[in-house]
Amino acid sequence: MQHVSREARTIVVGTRQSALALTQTGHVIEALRQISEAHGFGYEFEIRKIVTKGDRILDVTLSKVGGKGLFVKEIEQALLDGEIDLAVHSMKDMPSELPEGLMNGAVPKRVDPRDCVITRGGVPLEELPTGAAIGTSSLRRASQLKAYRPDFDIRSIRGNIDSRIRKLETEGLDAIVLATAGLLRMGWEDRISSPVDPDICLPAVGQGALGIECRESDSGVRELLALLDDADTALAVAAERTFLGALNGGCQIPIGAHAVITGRSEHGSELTLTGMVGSPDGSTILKEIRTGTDPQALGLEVAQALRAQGADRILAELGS
Ligand SMILES: NCc1[nH]cc(CCC(=O)O)c1CC(=O)O
Repeated sequence: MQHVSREARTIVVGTRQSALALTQTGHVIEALRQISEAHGFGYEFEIRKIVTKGDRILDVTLSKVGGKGLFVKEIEQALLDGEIDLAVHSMKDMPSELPEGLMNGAVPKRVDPRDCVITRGGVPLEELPTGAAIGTSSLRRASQLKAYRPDFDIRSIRGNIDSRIRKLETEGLDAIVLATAGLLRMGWEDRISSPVDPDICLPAVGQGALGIECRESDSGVRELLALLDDADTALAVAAERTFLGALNGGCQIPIGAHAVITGRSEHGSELTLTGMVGSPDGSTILKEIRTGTDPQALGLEVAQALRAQGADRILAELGS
């Protein structure tokens, strides 16, 4: 163990005030506290809650208010202004381009990236009755679930995880679909009826991963964050995010991607990336799978392959 004396300082951690954001920020601070102690950084941590536009507009489907960056803009401004020193984001809510002067300082190890269903009475997805009402506000989930079961009646629901779970009862739904990761982090995994196979519903880019944003100029925080970075997750997420960026995708289009490490060689880790673009009604689902060692090249290659298959038409129809 290496003990280096550093300037003791209190690191201010910005977070949204949703239960999920507070919980995952708490987990990250706990991990950073341990690293700080083990390496003799002598850092203290303090939480600052920030209300974002996405938190204020809860009654409109996100895709209609221009979802991109809706949950991060105010937080990034606070970072740039020096009001906070780092911010924990769900990777899938992070825009693919960060503002000048900010960077992603760490990508901690990813948890389960899959979607899951919570069904009334716990029935498995494949046993849901004809015409079952499924709650989700994600175009990606809606598109893929319609492709899987055209009879499903997709209903838009929004809100925090707990309010979406309540809507299963209060809005008479048969099932809701949400990210396994959110439930895991809240300690609510016992509510999950079953995971949804990525072959049925490819997850969102970055789902299950966190990103920790900091100032490029803050070497102290960067040094600390580097010790929390998980190289495999960072590679996978880089491939998925390059793919998303190459298709100009926000959450206004049904788009999904998932990368996994499928091998190791002297050239580094080998990644396999699956990318998907669908029409909102699920009548078209385009998918491509490629393997490679360079995450950026791989992301671009899968995006290119999807364009060649006709993804451009879907994107153009959706005005992206
Ligand atoms: N869309 C909102 C959102 N952003 C991050 C998560 C939690 C999962 C994660 O960190 O990937 C969720 C909830 C959900 O999609 O059900």
